[in-house]
Amino acid sequence: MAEAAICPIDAQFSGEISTLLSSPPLPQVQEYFEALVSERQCSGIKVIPDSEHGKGVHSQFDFEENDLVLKDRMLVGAQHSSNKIDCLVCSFCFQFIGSIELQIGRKLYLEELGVSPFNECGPSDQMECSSSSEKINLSQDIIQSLMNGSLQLPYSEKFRLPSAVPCPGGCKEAYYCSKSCAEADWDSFHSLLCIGRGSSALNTEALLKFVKHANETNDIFIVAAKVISFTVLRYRKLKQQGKLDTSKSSSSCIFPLLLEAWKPVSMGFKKRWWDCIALPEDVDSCDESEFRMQIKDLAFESLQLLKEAIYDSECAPLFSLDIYGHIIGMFELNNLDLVVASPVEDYFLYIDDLPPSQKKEAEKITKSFLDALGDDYSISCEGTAFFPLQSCMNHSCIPNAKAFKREEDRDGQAIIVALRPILKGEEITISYIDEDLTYEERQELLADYGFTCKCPKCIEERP
Ligand SMILES: C[S@@+](CC[C@H](N)C(=O)[O-])C[C@H]1O[C@@H](n2cnc3c(N)ncnc32)[C@H](O)[C@@H]1O
Repeated sequence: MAEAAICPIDAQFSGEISTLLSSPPLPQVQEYFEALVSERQCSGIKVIPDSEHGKGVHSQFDFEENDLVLKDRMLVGAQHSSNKIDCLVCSFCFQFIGSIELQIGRKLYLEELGVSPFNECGPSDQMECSSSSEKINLSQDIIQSLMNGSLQLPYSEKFRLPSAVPCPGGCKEAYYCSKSCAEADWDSFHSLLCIGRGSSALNTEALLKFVKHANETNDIFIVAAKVISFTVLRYRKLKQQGKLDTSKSSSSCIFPLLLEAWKPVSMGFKKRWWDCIALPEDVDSCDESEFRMQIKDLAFESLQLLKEAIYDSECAPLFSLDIYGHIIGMFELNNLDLVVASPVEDYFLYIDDLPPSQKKEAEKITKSFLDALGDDYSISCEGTAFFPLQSCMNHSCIPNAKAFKREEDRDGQAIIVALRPILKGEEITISYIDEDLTYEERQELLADYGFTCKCPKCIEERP
């Protein structure tokens, strides 16, 4: 436990770290969110700072019930490691890729191999995975023919998916729906976190150790690493564009550039992870401080592995425990899930809805696959993401909006719809918790977010 107390970067760069963690000036916040709202083309909302709840989202015109209030692109996100066995999605926009056959074949193949999340296979290296398998239901040949495209399932052409584009760095871990997503991910995050030949990481062996540690402990570290990679890469781009003031000494001209690169992350509400993480039910309150120290040690352990893999001395403050803890805390407090529904579920529902004679014919082929998949046939893509606009929404136990994916929302964007008519100027709120719980249960859950709810429902139900 003594380890976490000693993080030399925290001591050496304490001034820079506190600047990075302080709230950006109000005009900068306003300018940033105005630009974001215009980029997202969601002119119906405005982010307004208020003294009571910090920032909040307010309506700019009247919304009807079920109206789309906001469609928000993530700043950074990742699929859960354990979910990677179930679905193959674009590593940048998170839509499903390949084909219905590949999605089904890959899942059955990996399940049969008993592959753990720490040892995944993409579409093209499946043949190279050593097979120790015992068959469960279907023969290897049938599963292989699904994956290599020689077996086409009936009606699957109605559910076409984009072909899987491999990572340009050659890692066989990340796949994309298009060349443009591959390039965008490479430029924004992946070039520094890729374990392939083209990686610009310092040490890909260390990177593998970092990922293994995250998979075995908490995959929130992977999203935190993406935030750091995003900032380092932005810093390098700004430097390349010549935005360095060469008339100043090197450290004083580097830091403003790092601050600029960090700007999108600086806008997120955050606290240190070990201070804001909810106490698990099986931890006694008298052991709370011990638990929080263990969480801090775990973050420290992960950070050391990441540092070995991608450290950049010009961005040193980013590799402090304080910054790492705040980045993870940002995900903890914003609680923003990444969910994309599976087209495999749609496919089997389509087969089930066919007229009886066509259904009988199709099921001669599809039934064995559905049986082999079992209850897991409809697993969605799931992960964690930070959505900059959605994360400005405050909570209410009687919210006027909610996060809701519609039929057409098949990628990693966040969708907020109105639950009832919202008048121009009203604050738009969502519920962070199950609002049907009792007053006491709600307050207990909201305490993890660091506030006591004073919405009209809580005021009315307060004992
Ligand atoms: C996801 S952020 C919401 C945006 C935040 N207000 C900001 O300034 O960025 C969650 C945090 O906002 C504050 N918050 C949200 N809803 C609140 C409410 N109903 N009452 C008081 N504080 C609230 C809490 O500090 C909470 O941890």
